[in-house]
Amino acid sequence: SQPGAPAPVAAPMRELEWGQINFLHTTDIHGWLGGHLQEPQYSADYGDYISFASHMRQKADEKGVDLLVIDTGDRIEGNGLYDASDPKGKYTYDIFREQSIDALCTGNHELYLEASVDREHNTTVPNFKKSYIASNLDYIEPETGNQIPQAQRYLKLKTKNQGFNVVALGFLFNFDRNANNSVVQPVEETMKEEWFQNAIREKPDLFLVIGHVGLRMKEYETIFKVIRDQNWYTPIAFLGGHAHVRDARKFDDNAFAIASGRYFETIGWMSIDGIKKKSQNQASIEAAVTFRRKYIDNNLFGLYYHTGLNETTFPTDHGRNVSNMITEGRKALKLDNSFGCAPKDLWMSRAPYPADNSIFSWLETQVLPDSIVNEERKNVSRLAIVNTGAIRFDIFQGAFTRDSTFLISPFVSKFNYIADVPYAVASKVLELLNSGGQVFGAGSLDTKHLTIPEQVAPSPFLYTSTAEKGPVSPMSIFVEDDAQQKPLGGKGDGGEPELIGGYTTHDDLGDDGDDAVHSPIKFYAVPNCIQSKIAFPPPEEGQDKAKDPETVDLVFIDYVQPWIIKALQFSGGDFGTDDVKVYSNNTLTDVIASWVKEHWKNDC
Ligand SMILES: Nc1ccn([C@@H]2O[C@H](COP(=O)(O)O)[C@@H](O)[C@H]2O)c(=O)n1
Repeated sequence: SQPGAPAPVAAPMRELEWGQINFLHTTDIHGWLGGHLQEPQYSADYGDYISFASHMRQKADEKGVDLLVIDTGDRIEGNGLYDASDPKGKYTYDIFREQSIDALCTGNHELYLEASVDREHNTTVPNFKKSYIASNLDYIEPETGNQIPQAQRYLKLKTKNQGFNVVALGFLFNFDRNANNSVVQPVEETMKEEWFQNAIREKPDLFLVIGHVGLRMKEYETIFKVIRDQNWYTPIAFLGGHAHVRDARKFDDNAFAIASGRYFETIGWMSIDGIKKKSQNQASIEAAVTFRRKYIDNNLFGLYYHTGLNETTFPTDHGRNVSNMITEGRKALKLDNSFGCAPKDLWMSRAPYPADNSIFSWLETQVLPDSIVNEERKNVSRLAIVNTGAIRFDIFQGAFTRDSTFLISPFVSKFNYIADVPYAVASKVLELLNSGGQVFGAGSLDTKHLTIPEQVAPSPFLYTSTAEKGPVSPMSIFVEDDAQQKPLGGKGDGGEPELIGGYTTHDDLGDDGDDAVHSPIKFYAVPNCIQSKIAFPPPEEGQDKAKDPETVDLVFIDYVQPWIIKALQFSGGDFGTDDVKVYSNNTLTDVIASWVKEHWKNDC
């Protein structure tokens, strides 16, 4: 782990159950290769993961079984180690390549900007030439304009110890906000391609579908059905991501999926037993396969536990070197430089909204009103709208560093505006964005793309309390376990160590998925967007209520522009993209950093 990272605290543990084929899975790492420096549960770094994978491979060899290491994309954006360098990722690509990965694919974050698409094509793809899979992603070569596959469409591999034949596919969900030098083919179209039709007729012992796809999204359902129609009994293992949650989904007795969280908090573990080896060209044979899963909290206590090693025996030279690369990168980027001191924790979804400890209330009532100003229009009343998905992480009480700014919001979106919008029209926009529905349709303008990833395609378990209260509206609490985060390492009344607050995952296999036994934390749903009213006229003398302005500037973070135009049109405003002008060239990251420097000046 990194210097200064808090030491993990002992927790009651559940064992990893090994099978014939076993997987270590990461997804949505978003640059957090240094681990979490303010959360002991997730404080192991990528060097530790390299040591861990090496020990687990050795264990697999000893047991005569196989271990495959998988990553399902969104490796970039969301941590200073990636975002603070120029060019972005100056350190992270070299660190990431140190892990030996058997199959990996692209996430949507690798595709938002042309520069990231180029870096992925010119760096990560060659770094993982044998294992990178791009079933539905093409790259446009800048020199020729030619559209070429980003990487091989699928992969055939034979496992080292058991000799199983595996056909592996690598998908991205039907993403359409990708930069122009990439082409994402909708999954449904890809499945009509000749190569895909050939791949699903290969008769392997196992299909492995890796993807930057939420387990509850329709894309995985579709892929499952097409493979299963052709192969009645062949086991299919899905490894997914994008939704930032721990989850497991059973498609049928022989097809199973896991998702392994976000931000390198989790190392996913899936094992499969009962796989039958096929003789050549043999069609599917009936199998009784057992899938098991665990969500490993990424900390040294757990990694020692699962390997049976300790502080002295666990780190490999390779792992140590990679930890040093991370330390050097963090130092060069001055990520620990303090901008101020956060007076309290501010939560994305661990607090209700609105609330004093909600990061969205803080933005709405303090940061945006103080910061969203254009000198030329400073006296014009304005509504400033930001989507909740633009905020990526919580703020912890204590030092607020250069790194924190990127953890909270890494995006390069700026602020645009439409001038002099009738208030009667502008005031309807927020509600439309938050209620969604038919105005926007179910395609790329679906308002779910405005909010935090956890809410985009939620598991049914997220909407049901442990008390079986049934589904609740998206604006209600979405996990209702009744316990607050406990102080770390305290003693309970019976002298037992108190459980640490953490994930208590419910999935299609039950509630024993987390490797460490936690006390549950409450999570609350958040709206799609928040809005600040800025420079509104005060009440006239003797009046309790102020009069609404006739017109306002409608200011918004540029990511939400397509939805804003649609909502204005629906509300009776005749506005289009030609009416949009730049309000401020500051990103939300800049806005938050400046506000913190000004208002949280104290040293911690
Ligand atoms: N410029 C951007 C890009 C994305 N978002 C938000 O992120 C969500 C996607 O995040 P994943 O980690 O799940 O890929 C997206 O739905 C937006 O809410 C943004 O705000 N600005």
